[in-house]
Amino acid sequence: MALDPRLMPGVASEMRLRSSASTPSLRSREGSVTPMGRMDAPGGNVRVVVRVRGFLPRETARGAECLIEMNPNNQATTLLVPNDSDPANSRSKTRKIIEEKAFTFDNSFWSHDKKDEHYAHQEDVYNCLGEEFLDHNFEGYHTCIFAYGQTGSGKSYTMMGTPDEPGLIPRTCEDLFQRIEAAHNETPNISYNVRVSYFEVYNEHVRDLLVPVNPNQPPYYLKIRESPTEGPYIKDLTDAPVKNISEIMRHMKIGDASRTTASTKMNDTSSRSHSVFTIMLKQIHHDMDTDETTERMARIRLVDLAGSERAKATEATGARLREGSNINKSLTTLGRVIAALADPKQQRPGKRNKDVVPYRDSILTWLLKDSLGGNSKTAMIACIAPSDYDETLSTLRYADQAKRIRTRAIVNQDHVSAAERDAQIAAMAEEIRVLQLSVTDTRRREKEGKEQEEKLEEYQNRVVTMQRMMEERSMVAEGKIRNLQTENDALRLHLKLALDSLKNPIEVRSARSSVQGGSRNGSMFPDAARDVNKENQIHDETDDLTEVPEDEYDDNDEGIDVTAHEERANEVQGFMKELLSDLGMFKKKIGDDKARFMQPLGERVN
Ligand SMILES: Nc1ncnc2c1ncn2[C@@H]1O[C@H](COP(=O)(O)OP(=O)(O)OP(=O)(O)O)[C@@H](O)[C@H]1O
Repeated sequence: MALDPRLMPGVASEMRLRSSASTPSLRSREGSVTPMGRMDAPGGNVRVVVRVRGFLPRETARGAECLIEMNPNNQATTLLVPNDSDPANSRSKTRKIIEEKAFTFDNSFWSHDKKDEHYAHQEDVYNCLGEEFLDHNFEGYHTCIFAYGQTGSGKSYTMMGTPDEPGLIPRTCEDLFQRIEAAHNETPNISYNVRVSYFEVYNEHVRDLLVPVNPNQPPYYLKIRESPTEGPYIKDLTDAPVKNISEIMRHMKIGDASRTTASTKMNDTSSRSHSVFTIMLKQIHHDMDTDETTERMARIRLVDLAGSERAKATEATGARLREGSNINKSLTTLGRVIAALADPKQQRPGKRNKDVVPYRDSILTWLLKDSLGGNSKTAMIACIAPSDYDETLSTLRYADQAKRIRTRAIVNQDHVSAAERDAQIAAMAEEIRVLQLSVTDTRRREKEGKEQEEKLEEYQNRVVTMQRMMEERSMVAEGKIRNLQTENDALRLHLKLALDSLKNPIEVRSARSSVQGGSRNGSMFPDAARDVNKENQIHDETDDLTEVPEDEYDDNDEGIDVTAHEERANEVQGFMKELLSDLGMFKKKIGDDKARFMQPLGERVN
């Protein structure tokens, strides 16, 4: 069956070729592409075009002059030296050398003066660039078109445009579905699958523009992941299937309305973020004669970068200033990536030091890695304002450098025979079965896990209660121990005193002998005898341990009855020994209790 060469060119001739792509993915990848894919797709340079816009009312008001000249024959763009009258260019006057600069690009779009016969309308830009890139997509190439330039230079106008003057994005969508519809009539054995996503990078965060914003909730940012085969990608980004032009336009409008914009001095509706609109086009051709399937996959990336800006010119403060600084930071990284990729050393085959390209230094360059230096046909639209020497020179230099970047675009295509397809389907079915089993298993374990969790919680609560009880009990026990120790100390002291008094008894003399032997201590010390009596009296009253019976005193004895006292002392000592041994046992018991109460809770529970 004949195919429209614009739709799947080369399909018929490539039918005999086989892909080395591994199952289950049907897509060709770097290193596993068909030989024809390589032959069809030699590396190409980044296509660079420049577009100058007309004067804005504020520029007309200040009497700005146009500093741009474009030659429609050789596509040269010249930046002229400004005159002294325009205050916007006063800064450039401080430069040492200010001179005319000429650059040549793939296209120079003159959109400055509508009356000019060479004026480039939105349609012209699309016809010259967008249409050709869409051709590449149908051939199976990934493409990327990004608009770069200072704030207010016409990037959003070029990419999105206005309802009356639609830009590259709506025109690409429209053309895509027109071609698909035409193909349906011409070649019904090709089916098309189109999906769309739209995100913005704002302040180094990724936001899904196809998810409606809830004003009562903080913005939801997405995470970036990297797959070994697909490179960096955004996790959970909406990837909406679209069937016709109205569906894709609806998504485009929803996303566009969600973009972060603000009014600045340089632009009433300035994009404060980098936006990336992506269309994934999949073409599946099935040959009824050979029972072979050919799949082509193309990614169409359309990027509207936020504009570079000078804080002084925009007079931004607060949040605007922070946005501006983040915008400039990521654009500076983009500049460094472009510079690294444009470096001739980078192009050398077999170059080992590939990671010198600082893709990872900003979210934007990280996500556009493949488009900037990998598997993609890429174009840069450098948008310039007509009367800003410094900013325009910077943009043109950026663009000039980008011209030297070579990408390695390949046709993303796979051929699958009936047998291979059956094998792939069987492999996928098996994979799904294994996945289902694992999901069921995970669910079961999750359920069990929940029950276990509840049990554990209950156990933990019980442990805490037990712990508290133990602590209370050990506090009580400590109090008891302290009391017993005090009692013990008192008893020891008492015992010591008692033993001392037994071992060193106080001499007691009878009144009689005192009087008879008055010469010894009596008459000369009449108070002493009185004191001794008094002391004896106290002994009688207070200390029965030292009590000495009256009959133990001998009339003839001048001192105490030592034998009786010794017996008595031995008796008391025996009693005290018993008491001490009891106390020892008691102390040991308390010690054991204390050790038990003070033991760590875990040991006690186990
Ligand atoms: N080629 C053009 N023809 C007519 N008007 C244009 C053209 N280019 C830009 N404009 C107008 O200039 C103004 C600024 O353009 P635009 O918003 O596209 O700038 P920008 O580069 O996207 O700015 P920012 O980076 O701040 O978002 C808009 O009012 C837009 O309509």
